[in-house]
Amino acid sequence: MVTATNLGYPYVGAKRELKKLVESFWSSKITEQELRTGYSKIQESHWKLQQEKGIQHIPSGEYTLYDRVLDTAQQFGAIPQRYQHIKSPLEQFFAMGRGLQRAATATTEKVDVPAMEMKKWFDTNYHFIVPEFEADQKFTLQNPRAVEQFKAAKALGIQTRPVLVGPVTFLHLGKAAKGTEPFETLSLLSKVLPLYIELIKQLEAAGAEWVQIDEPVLVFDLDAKVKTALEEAYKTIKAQTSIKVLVAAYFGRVESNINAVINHVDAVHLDLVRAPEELDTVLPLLKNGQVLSLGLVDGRNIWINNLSKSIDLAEKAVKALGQDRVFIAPSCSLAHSPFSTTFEKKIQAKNPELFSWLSYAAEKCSEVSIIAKALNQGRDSVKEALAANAAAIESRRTSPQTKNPEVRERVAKVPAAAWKRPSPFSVRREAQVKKLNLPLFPTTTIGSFPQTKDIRIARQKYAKGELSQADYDVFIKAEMKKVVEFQERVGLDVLVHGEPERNDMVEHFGHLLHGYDFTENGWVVSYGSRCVKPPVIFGDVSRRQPMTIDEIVYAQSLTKLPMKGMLTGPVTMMKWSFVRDDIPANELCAQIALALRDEVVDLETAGIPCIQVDEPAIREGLPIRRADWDSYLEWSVGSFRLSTAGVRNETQIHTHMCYSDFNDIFDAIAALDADVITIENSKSDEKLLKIFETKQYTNEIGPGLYDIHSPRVPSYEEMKTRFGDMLKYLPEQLLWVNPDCGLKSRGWPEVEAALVNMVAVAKYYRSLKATKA
Ligand code: MET
Ligand SMILES: [Zn+2]
Repeated sequence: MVTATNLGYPYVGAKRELKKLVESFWSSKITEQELRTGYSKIQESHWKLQQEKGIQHIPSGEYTLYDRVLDTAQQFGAIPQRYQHIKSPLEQFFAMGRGLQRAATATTEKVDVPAMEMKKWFDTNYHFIVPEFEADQKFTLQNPRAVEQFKAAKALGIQTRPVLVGPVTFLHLGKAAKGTEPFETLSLLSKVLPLYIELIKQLEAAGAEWVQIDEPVLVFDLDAKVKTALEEAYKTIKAQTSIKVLVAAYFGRVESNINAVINHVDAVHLDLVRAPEELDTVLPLLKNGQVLSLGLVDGRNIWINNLSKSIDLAEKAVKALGQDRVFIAPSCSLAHSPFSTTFEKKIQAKNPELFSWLSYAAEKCSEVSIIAKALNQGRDSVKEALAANAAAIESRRTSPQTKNPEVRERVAKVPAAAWKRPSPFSVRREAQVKKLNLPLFPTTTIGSFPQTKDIRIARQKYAKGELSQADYDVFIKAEMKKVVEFQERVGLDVLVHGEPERNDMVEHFGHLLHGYDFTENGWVVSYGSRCVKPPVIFGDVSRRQPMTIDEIVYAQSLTKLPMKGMLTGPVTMMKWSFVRDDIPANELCAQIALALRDEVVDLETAGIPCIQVDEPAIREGLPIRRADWDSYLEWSVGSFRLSTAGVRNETQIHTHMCYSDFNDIFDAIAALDADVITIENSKSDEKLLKIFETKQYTNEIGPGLYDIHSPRVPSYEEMKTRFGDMLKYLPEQLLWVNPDCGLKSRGWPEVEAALVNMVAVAKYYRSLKATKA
């Protein structure tokens, strides 16, 4: 029998129940016991749901109250020293995840610890907590979640497949404890393995037949050390346990990494959505009853599966291995997709066609079981489901909603010259200097100003229809006026309108473009209890109408100083959305770029001298495998240029990125050919500036002078020193003075204090030059 399996479920719940539960606990509205009961209920209902959907291997143990890598660290006793004094395990767990500040009480001491570091989980938008290890780390096994959750499910009569974060992924993603010398974390493998084995034995004793061990590191470019570690880990587990081990790779290609584990496990899971070609390469490697788990249903997206195609692919596996040696599965854990389309009533009513193309986690489980059933009992046994699926696939393929012939033609016929500004930077610079007449070390901000409660309330009222368009416009204008006056008072040189009309830099533009829609409950976890609801790009993208002209022109009318138009770049518009998978990414990106290009040109025509196109997501979009970088960078950088190259020499194009480690993509960033780039720098001067010792950046640049992510006001002296450092690395004519990101999450008093100091720093350095001259 072909088995219908799942690798993980969206633990946060259909309507973010777990988030609400956890946050109620944080704010002391419920007790730890209530939290645990609520959590169990959520798991229970999700297990039952998967059972109803026909999943035979239901995962357990992958649920978490904050992050499952953090769970893994805590259960193995990898607790950094600074948290060890917190006695309650749950309090300690949350303290590591999100920090803890608590005054002393009669019975407890004062606690003030920051959170551990967070990093992106492979190429998803999820952030995990980076484990910390000491070189002489001692591991202990404490209340393993997998055993607890397996038993809980069993008590309900549900046989689950426990899931563990694999030992090599766990160690490889970790780092040396804060304040200790870096060391090879994989060297701890022999210490942690015995505890993995103990844990697996506990699972065996509890009645588990299979264990799923997630080793997504298998899709990285791995050096020999890591491969050896993988080999050692799975050899040892095989030798010392009798449970059946499924090792799961996902998010990309395993390539030759598979050789490290293939001989030591009972089953491997492959991501055949990302790497369908690997079915052919891995099939011949399997022997002695080994099982192949086929990741056929995309766990990273929201689109229906092409069932007949998947069945074709699975048939190939069944032919080679026989039914008993094939599992059907989503490509990765479904924790990265939203819960169920049942809760998308609005789209269902408004756009039933689009609704018929959507598939969230619950529906993906059904897709998995339909595929399995088709293989076990023949396609006829699922005739109706297949017919409905084929109809939906066909409607998606042919729907006028997804295709705009004009857009297609325009993308196909972009003239070569449109990908590049007409003149080189040196020529443009001369024209811009003349036009803008800026002082040395010009000051500016990244775009947004504090999004106060008033602004949020007004926007909500407007969205609900409680505030008329006219009243809302008046409100937004007043906000812009406040921001412009403020900037003039503080003495900034290039002003912004403050973005009061934008709730989110991607969603705002999504509403103004064709091809986008918005869900009610398409939530996915970003980190901890924080969830995001990405817009959906389902069709060809084009502008509905000019998107920002009214606001920016109004803001410019209030001042003689140059106003900076503010747009979100094509790559970021894609990366922070659920993206259609029926046309290539580069084509979609070019569509968005062309829509933005029209806006950029309209801003110029309307007299706006500077235009910023933000691309904070270019770096996070980098493919996992280095071999794929070049082609990605080519089209992403190309799209940025396409969006900005339609303007005259004297129009100054800015871009902004919120990270400082751009060393490995320095050339691509230079190739954006923005006239000015503002970039995060505040957390690590060294890291960013060092590169300028060896590489030359020829355009203008504003490394963030202070960190906006904290309410702390940077002093004049501190920024003066920092700017002095920048001057050592970068030519003075190219340097700008600015914060490191938008100010929307800050309060007005701290923004004012910080910017006053920042402007004073710019003035101080200008005065030095004046004296010299
Ligand atoms: C995440 S980057 C943010 C850029 C945007 N212009 C802002 O200031 O908010
Ligand atoms: Zn930023």
